[in-house]
Amino acid sequence: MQIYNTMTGKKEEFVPLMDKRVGMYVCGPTVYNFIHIGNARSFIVFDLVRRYLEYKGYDVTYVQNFTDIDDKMIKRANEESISVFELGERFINEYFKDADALGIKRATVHPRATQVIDSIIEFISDLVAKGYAYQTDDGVYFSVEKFDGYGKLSKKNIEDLISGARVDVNERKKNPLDFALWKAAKPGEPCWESPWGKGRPGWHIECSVMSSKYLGNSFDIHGGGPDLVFPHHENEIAQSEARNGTVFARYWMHAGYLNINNQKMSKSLGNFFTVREVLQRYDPMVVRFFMLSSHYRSPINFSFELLDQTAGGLDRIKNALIRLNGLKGQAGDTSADFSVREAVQKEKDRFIASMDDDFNTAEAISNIFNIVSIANSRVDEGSGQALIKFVSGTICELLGVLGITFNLNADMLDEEIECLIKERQEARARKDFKTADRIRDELKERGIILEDTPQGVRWKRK
Ligand SMILES: Nc1ncnc2c1ncn2[C@@H]1O[C@H](COP(=O)(O)OP(=O)(O)OP(=O)(O)O)[C@@H](O)[C@H]1O
Ligand SMILES: [Zn+2]
Repeated sequence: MQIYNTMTGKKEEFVPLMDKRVGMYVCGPTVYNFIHIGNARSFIVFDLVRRYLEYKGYDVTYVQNFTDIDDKMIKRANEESISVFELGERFINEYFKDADALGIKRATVHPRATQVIDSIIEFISDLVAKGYAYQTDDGVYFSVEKFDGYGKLSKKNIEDLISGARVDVNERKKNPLDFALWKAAKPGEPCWESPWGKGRPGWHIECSVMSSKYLGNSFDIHGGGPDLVFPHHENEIAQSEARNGTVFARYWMHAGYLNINNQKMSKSLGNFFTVREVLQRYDPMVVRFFMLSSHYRSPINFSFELLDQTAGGLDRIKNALIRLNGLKGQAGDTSADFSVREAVQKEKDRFIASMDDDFNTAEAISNIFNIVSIANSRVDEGSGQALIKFVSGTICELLGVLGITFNLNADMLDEEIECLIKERQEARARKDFKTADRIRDELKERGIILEDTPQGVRWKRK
């Protein structure tokens, strides 16, 4: 299996440190707000990597942190007149609601920065003792020049970085590239006691500490969003390798950007949609399927039109499964069954080959659609029961690898229908006819006919 390693800039054969076990760390959200769908992309991507490794039989220890103390957290907590701890608790819960809906499995451990302060202090003390860090009156800094190989992940040249660096007037560091490991407390800020006085940890150190705490000093895969390569991951490497004297993460994986109008979706630009608002209009599985329809390293240009198209594609798969589940079939094998089974098996093998090639989900999804086409054209009441089961089982298995699941119960509950009708009425009221039509079509496909009458909308089953 090949994985593209940002460190080497090429695809490499994946060989974990321990046979059949994988240690994986992914940088998690700063919990001061709802996540937007750009943030969700990288969580979905790494959830996919984890699921596929598990499908291949690896026992994956997956660690994803919550950054629950930093400037943004403090600012937002002050604005809301609550403590950073309350704020963190609230948005960790909100994160889980979104992530669960999107089929992102819970990590083996979700450590929080504020829960590992003792380990952070110990780690920084080791760096100070080894001469890699120094104390000033505003905290403790990592001395970038002391670490050979700074810039090796981002391929940045240290001299260029120094000449381009800007120093905040409040910082007392020796070199403009040095970064804070510990920040001395300012009045009114949450803080902890430490050998360097009251303060709080810097952002980068959290991930070095939490990864080694749960995965050891050297582990297999480190993942994160595209903008984390520099400086965050570069700094994690410097801290960890300086302290531990061993290779930190062996494979570095970075997801691509989710753009909107060809510009990065981001909170500061204000061009974002939260997961919560998108899920009011779309099935979470449509959002997940959309994210996986492109290669994880390619940029995605988000639009609601593309989500609509994705919804149509997913419906095609769902309808094929509903039809297959409704077939009775023949008791024994029929003569045509063998070649159909062979064609489906070939697509399944291709799916696995696509996924083995640096998680090429775009290709893997086309393999699923090929199986759907085979099912639609070559599996019917004349097919053997075993074949019907094999075809629908294969589609479900491969969708499961991507974390896509559906409720195939064709009989919708009355409440579910009423709820969708209400959603359609709301869409019409705000003149969003596309959504209104999509809901009507979705209901129609599931056997529900809508009638607009002067008294309101009536519905009946076909
Ligand atoms: N448009 C995007 N596409 C893919 N990943 C993203 C995108 N925006 C943010 N991320 C990832 O989400 C995580 C959290 O990012 P962050 O909180 O900085 O979001 P942001 O919207 O970029 O915020 P800001 O604009 O305030 O920097 C990071 O790992 C980042 O790489
Ligand atoms: Zn990190």
